Amino acid sequence: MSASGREVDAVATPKARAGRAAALHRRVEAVATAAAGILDEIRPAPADHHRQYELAERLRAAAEQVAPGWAGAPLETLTAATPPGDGPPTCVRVGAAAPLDDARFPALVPLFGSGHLSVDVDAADPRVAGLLRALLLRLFAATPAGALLARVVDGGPGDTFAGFAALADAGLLPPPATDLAGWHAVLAEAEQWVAAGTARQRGHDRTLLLVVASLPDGAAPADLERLADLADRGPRAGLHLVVAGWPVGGALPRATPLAVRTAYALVGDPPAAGFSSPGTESPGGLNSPVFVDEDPPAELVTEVCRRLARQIEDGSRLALADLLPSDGLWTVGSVDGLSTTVGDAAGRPVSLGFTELTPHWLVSGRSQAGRSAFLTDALFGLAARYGPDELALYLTDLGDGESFVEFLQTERDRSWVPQVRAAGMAADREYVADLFGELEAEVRRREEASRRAGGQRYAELRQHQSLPRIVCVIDNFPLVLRERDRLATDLLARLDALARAARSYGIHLVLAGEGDLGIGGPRDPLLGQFPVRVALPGGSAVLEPANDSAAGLPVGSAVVNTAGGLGGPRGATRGHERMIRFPDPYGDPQVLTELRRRLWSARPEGSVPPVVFAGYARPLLANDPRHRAALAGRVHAPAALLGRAVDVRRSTVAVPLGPGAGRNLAVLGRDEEAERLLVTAVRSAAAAQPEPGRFVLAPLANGSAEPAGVLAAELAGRHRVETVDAAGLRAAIESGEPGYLVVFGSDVPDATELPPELLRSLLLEGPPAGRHLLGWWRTPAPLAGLLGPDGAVDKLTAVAVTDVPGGRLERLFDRPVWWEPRPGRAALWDGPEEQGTVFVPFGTGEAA
Ligand SMILES: Nc1ncnc2c1ncn2[C@@H]1O[C@H](COP(=O)(O)OP(=O)(O)OP(=O)(O)O)[C@@H](O)[C@H]1O
Repeated sequence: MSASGREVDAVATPKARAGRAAALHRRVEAVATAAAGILDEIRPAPADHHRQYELAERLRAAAEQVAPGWAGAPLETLTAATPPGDGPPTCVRVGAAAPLDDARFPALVPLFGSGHLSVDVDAADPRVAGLLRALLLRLFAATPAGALLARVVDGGPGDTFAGFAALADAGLLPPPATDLAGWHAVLAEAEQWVAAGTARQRGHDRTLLLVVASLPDGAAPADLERLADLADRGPRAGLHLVVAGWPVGGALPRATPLAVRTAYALVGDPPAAGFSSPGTESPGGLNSPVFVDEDPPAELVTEVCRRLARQIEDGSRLALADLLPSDGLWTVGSVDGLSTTVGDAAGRPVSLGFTELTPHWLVSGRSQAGRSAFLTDALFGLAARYGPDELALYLTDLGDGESFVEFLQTERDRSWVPQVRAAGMAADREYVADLFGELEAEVRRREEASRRAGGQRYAELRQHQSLPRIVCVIDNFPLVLRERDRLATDLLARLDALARAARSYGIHLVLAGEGDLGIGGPRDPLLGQFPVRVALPGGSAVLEPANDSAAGLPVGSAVVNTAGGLGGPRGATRGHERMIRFPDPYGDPQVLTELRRRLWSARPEGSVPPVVFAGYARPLLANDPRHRAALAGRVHAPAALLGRAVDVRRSTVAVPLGPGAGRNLAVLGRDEEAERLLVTAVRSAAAAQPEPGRFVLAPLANGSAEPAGVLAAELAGRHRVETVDAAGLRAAIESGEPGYLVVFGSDVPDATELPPELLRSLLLEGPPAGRHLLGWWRTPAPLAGLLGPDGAVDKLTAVAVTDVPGGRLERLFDRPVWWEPRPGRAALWDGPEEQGTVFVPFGTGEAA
């Protein structure tokens, strides 16, 4: 059977259990009748031993039928792996009846569904203590986890059932009542149980077992009357008693009495049917000494209890559905804030949200601590409550790999969560910079709207404008600050300003990652902008140093603190802090898929899918919207397309090749990427050229003849293409004829023989006359020499750089330049702006 199948079994549905209870009743009656019939045959004791053996054998076989496994098998044959039955056992074994020394059969007493057991000696007698432990073990082990609850009264030392401690955590067997107050509490609880009526009336079908190992000092006769009354009314309501030390005032109603003698015990008549046949004059009871079960092995008790506790825990594991609203999708407004259930604390749902007072969250946990799980729960909770008019989501993760895929379109499933505007996976820091730019712009728009409306606050603005709250999640945020360089410093300063300004305009940030997320020491005012802290396992660093409430958390739990991580007295109830459990949303992928589809189906008309940036992927020229438009003849301004920016909108990075001065492209880099960039630039410029044009290809660098040849063949269908050497290039430049001059290796010795003035004037004056230079340089010096020391680069050409670091570009640009080369990325400087645009160059490949 599958693991999940077992779980279902362990915590069965109420209907299934009710069915079992009915079956239990029927079986009890049948068993009592059958047992009475068989026992009739051994009373009076037949003289002949042979018949005794035969009867013992028949009784053994009958016992196997009515009390199989845990209910009736000898303890030494049972292991922790012995499976439970399908409900509380109707009969349970108390020991072995031995009419002859070597003719034995299990001594069973009826219990669940019919009656109780009373023992005349209490658990101070070690044999009784052992018997009670054996009984409790059998009953719990025989019953599916959760279907049996027990309460224990142990007025002696109170440790009779110490070995069953694991059941306490699972809520199946609380610590014993050892004094008068505890005893009265147990009586009251049992009375309540009975008062609530039958299982059906109670709305659940669990069975309560009350075990009295010994009465506490001071137990009054009135208490015993209450117990007798419970015994009388209990079975109908699913309450059963095992009472040791019940000699008092006659029989316990509906109980099978067990009398302990020196060497053995005697089992009296069960309540519904006696062992003796009607009309006989026997003293009643089982006419055979019974050797009561001995103490079960401690390890067996521990293992069984742990198994039950585990099953209870599994059975009570939360599911994503528990966090979702029960009254349908998108029923609440976000004017005053956002709120969702993020988990449960002691069985109660815990909400967390975003308001002006609790605007931003920090979520910390070590790797594999369930950070994505927690965020996924919270985001789906929000997306189920607030529609796209109320909530917009930006999801970013700087860590490697795919993230947030549950929210996004995939190749197989084109649905998406309609609140998600954009997602960045394996995102670069530049993506975060651009994201901040988008949010800053939105804050400015909202500030402006507020000003225009006479200083209205966000909630007032919402009365006449659609201004959804925005939640922006950045996972693995510490990677933004890993290098403490200019970009990091800049981003941190912008974060500070953004966090302050955004809170009043319904824009909220969730920063997640490991450790303290790197955003400052305890007294850093920036931290004050993040009053909500969620500490997952290993995430204590987002709490105050003295707050150790997240120490030792297991996966699937978190400390949620809304007071900036502030602790409080140990053990005290902290209103601002809760320890929660949250579900594993990946536990049932089907549920996520269905939820996404439901949200997607409810999307407003005209919704567009989120814009997704995946840092590990290569965009393709053939898929680029601008290139496609050019191929379709819808673009009439030629431009060289290089790739897609590392930004939220996935802008196409293009160098316009119009008639303005300096509309040329210099690609700089030693790697193949640089050469490919030149080829892509030419290919896309050719596609955007409305009329047939002239392309002069000069493959001067070693190895460039081949890519130039491929390019020439490709362009030849539509354009005039010439492939030339250095002399041919010079001639082409001097001819003054319009067209694109494409130079592979503009810094090879051949090319450097070209007079610099010739190239310079081409760069400067060519574009207005329809002549553009698209060249590839491998080192910066020759290019810097050509462009001159006076910072004129902006007037002469756009520059795309691959593997040359910023430090080596200063001479070229005549100003400090920040660029850290990395695989699969390039940067473009086009115009006087200091910062280049980081982009992912187009890859080579087929269109999707
Ligand atoms: N509530 C939960 N109960 C049990 N298991 C969980 C729970 N939440 C997550 N898990 C499991 O823990 C593992 C880690 O979860 P998750 O991917 O969310 O961690 P993470 O912290 O985001 O990891 P990383 O950032 O290192 O990728 C997964 O296998 C997930 O199924």
